[in-house]
Amino acid sequence: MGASLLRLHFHDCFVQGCDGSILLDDVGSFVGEKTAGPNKNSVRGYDVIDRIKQTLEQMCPGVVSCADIVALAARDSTFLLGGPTWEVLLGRRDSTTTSLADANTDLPAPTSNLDVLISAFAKKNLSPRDLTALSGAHTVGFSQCSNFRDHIYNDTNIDTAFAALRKTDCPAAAPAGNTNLSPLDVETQADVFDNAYYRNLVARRGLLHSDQELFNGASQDALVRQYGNNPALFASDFVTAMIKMGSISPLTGATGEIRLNCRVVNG
Ligand code: HEM
Ligand SMILES: [Ca+2]
Ligand SMILES: [Ca+2]
Repeated sequence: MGASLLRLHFHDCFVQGCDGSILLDDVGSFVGEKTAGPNKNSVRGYDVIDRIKQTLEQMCPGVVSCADIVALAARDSTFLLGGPTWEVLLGRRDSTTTSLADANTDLPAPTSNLDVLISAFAKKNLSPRDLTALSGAHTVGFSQCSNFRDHIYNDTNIDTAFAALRKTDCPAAAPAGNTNLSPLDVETQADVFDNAYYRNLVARRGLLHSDQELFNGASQDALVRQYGNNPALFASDFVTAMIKMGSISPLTGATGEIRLNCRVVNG
């Protein structure tokens, strides 16, 4: 669940900023972001956020936004999985709107090439270095076969033994095995937050096409090697980038609201 909560913060911040927009349910004519391609049948953890919110509303009603809860849960998840910690800037307020269209355009696809990834992050004022550091989040969690099938069957920039291993859980012909899960980090599995992700990339054992794009004979290769060799450098750049990502377009002052229920705007 820690991995899922970390991802939830990313998918919130890249759509309208870190404003809890991803948490809003589709109700009547209200359309949320949960059915967007990158979110549907993939993002989870909404129930965990609900439970944190319920406890907070009992202890301190109307004060802590859903967007801040997601930011704190991402930080605490990273730490509990063995990663670094940091001080989370607080005071984000919650949106009263969502954008399904932005969720479909602004969240990068696993089929993206490096130039597409760099521009998707640049659109959020995040640098190529931030992209490479934040992608280290793929040291934890899983991916469904449908998101990496093309990479293991059709790409050439992949270790053949690794491709063969992943093919055992991800049959060539869709839709067979589409929802089968494999760990994003083959070296240290799914529940240890470390820098093994980058050594995997150097060994051409990135699970997603987009992962391997960071080590593909281009601009990020040297940084990937450095992060793989220097866990302290990765930890410090990851923290810097998470704070930057967590600061995308916050609603402050009189904008937005403090939602009472993270799934619906206040009545
Ligand atoms: C660089 C562009 C990125 C792409 C293309 C991408 C794509 C993906 C995909 C396709 C999955 C698997 C989803 C599934 O199969 O259901 C995934 C999982 C994950 N992503 Fe990313 N991601 C990116 C960046 C990030 C960033 C910046 C973070 C956080 C800082 C992040 C955190 C995670 C985590 C933790 C998981 C595992 C989730 C779980 O096990 O529930 N990703 N990502
Ligand atoms: Ca958002
Ligand atoms: Ca790991």
